[in-house]
Amino acid sequence: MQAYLKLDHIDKIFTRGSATTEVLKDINLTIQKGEYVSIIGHSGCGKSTLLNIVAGLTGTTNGCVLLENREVNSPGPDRAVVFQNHSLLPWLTVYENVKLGVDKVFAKTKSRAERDAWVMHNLNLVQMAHAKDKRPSEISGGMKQRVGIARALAMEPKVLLLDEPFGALDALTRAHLQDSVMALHQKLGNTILMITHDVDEAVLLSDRIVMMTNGPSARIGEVLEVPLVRPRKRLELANNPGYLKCRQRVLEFLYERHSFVEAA
Ligand SMILES: Nc1ncnc2c1ncn2[C@@H]1O[C@H](COP(=O)(O)OP(=O)(O)OP(=O)(O)O)[C@@H](O)[C@H]1O
Repeated sequence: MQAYLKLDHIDKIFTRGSATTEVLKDINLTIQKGEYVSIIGHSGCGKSTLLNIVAGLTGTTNGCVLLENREVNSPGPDRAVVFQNHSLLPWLTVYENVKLGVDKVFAKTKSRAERDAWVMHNLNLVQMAHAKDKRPSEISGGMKQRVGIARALAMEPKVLLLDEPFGALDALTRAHLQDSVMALHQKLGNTILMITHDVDEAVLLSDRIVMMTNGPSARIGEVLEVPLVRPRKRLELANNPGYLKCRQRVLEFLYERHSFVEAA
């Protein structure tokens, strides 16, 4: 498989004083350009730590992340992150929040008019152009996530990193936004690495699902291919045998082979 993004023998140990915790152990994963890969695992197994390592926000203890064969170990616009709770600046408008990133990345390569058009293009992609002059406090949670996605897409990242992007939303908004992200992936062909707790979300959106064992020293336990044709329609998939088989496989992994035991 051609490696676009490669996680190469990654270990992560956190140290506080004399206490050490090995969170991740020998994580190896190769992601192709345009692939949608989800990481699923029980709470605390190290999913966010892994995403933060890819984002360059956390260092590895051993191993490295390679993007197009180049090691990346600090944050960069080639890996844009969308977090569970939007991270929009409250004093800026929707337009200005997206513009901030665009100005940073394209200051030298796009004119002011081109940057303006690019901001609006990305707000249009997520159906938020109508709210361009609103501030984050004036729009709903789902709308904030849309703006966060527009801001990330506008930086034209090589990889889009989604850390439970729908986790804080109600079920209906969540479904709408999942459909939007699927449509954007279909249209733009982004390479996406997403963390989720939600089995249905993982199966609906992903080309592959990476299942992590419980921590400490979490590893990749299994990687499941999701061979469902795109575009995918949630209602049609509800009774699709292929969909149900993938769902069952992930549930078995999480609840039989690696069931979660809450620490006392
Ligand atoms: N900066 C840190 N220092 C020490 N330990 C940390 C640090 N960050 C995370 N951890 C520990 O690493 C482990 C994995 O945390 P992480 O947030 O990556 O898990 P997760 O799978 O994303 O959890 P959740 O699904 O609940 O968000 C936890 O035990 C956590 O306490």
